[in-house]
Amino acid sequence: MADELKKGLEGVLVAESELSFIDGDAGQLIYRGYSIDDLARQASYEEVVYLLWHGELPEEGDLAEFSDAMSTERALADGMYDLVRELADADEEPMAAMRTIASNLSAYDPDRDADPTDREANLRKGRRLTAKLPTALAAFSRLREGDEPVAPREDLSHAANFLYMLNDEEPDDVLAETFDMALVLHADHGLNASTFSAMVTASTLADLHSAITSAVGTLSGSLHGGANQDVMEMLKEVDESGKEARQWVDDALDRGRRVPGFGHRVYNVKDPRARILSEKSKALGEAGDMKWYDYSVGIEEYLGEEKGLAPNVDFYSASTYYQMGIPVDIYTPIFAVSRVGGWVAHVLEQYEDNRLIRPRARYVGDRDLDFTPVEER
Ligand SMILES: CC(=O)SCCNC(=O)CCNC(=O)[C@H](O)C(C)(C)COP(=O)(O)OP(=O)(O)OC[C@H]1O[C@@H](n2cnc3c(N)ncnc32)[C@H](O)[C@@H]1OP(=O)(O)O
Ligand SMILES: O=C([O-])CC(=O)C(=O)O
Repeated sequence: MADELKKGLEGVLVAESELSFIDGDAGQLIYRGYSIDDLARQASYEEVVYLLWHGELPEEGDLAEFSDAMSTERALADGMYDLVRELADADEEPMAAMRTIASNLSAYDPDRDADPTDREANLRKGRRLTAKLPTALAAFSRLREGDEPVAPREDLSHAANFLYMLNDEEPDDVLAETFDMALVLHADHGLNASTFSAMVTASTLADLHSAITSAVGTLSGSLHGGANQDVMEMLKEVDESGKEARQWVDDALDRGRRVPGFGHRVYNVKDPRARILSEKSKALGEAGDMKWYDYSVGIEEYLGEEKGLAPNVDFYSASTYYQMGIPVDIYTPIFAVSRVGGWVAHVLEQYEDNRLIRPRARYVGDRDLDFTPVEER
């Protein structure tokens, strides 16, 4: 048993967690006991972050206090703006910029010298990271386009303020609610790869900023959060090809392509988050142009019938964000802006019951080779 190899750690239990539960056969996701459907439709992102960090839904006063405390942390230090400007001038890839930003926020954090496992200090650090990452992302995105950053507003919700900082325009209710729902849907998801990397980092008793920086790097890959950008690029390819979506995806599979936004390590059916996001994508299409939703449905139907593959969260977030006018290459950074809430919650759990995470590999290399000095090789 001890020598059984589980490539990709599939199905391996490595921790106990009270944060999120996924039933991959039923297509069910819950955060701390509450179904994702209820949370997505009725709770704000701030409420969900409170739930994840504190273990229960906030009462009205608690929520107001928590939201206020987070909104007062939105502004960035001048040094952070300089860094963001430098990254934009260097045309840094957005997720690489996010990784650098997450790391650098530590330099300005008043709790940076606290014991790494100090829960109260970590809640404050987590609040600052969650509040400031959207500000930095919006500034980065604008600076790349030659526009100046827009200062955060404390009177707007987390979701509405991000769209305001991105576009220099207050979003309407539909946009703000859609974005808030997307943030709720992306906030946590068990021991996904980026969360696990945050836990591995925390398990060495490295600090929260190190754990979050690891997580951002891990989220960026195309098998994980990076897939949402790939989905939109695929939908644009479909559009430009002039082919039916079904035909396009059939040809792509023939060429050996993996279809971004499909398949999942845990779900054997449609991801419940994709179900909710597809409704949003459709509603935005009905108010504008249905083609992005229609291409998506065509691909979903084809892959379901021919390959038994179902969409994951990244599939319908792409057409939703596109129809909201969000630049395609910040879709994955937006995932990080939401998931930071979940990463912080898992790191807090890890510190509370820590043991160094250190699996092992089966050695399949050579043994007992004779060493030859370099000049004789
Ligand atoms: C937020 C998130 O991270 S959600 C996931 C986002 N990532 C993506 O959407 C990228 C596309 N999807 C994938 O690459 C995979 O489904 C993953 C990485 C998500 C899951 O990977 P795993 O659990 O390791 O499954 P694995 O890669 O072994 O795939 C199992 C089988 O399904 C096939 N398959 C899985 N996903 C896809 C896909 N998107 N397109 C085509 N075939 C696929 C594989 O080719 C494989 O078939 P085989 O056994 O005949 O070789
Ligand atoms: O759980 C996973 O492996 C990937 C995922 O859907 C997420 O992180 O939201």
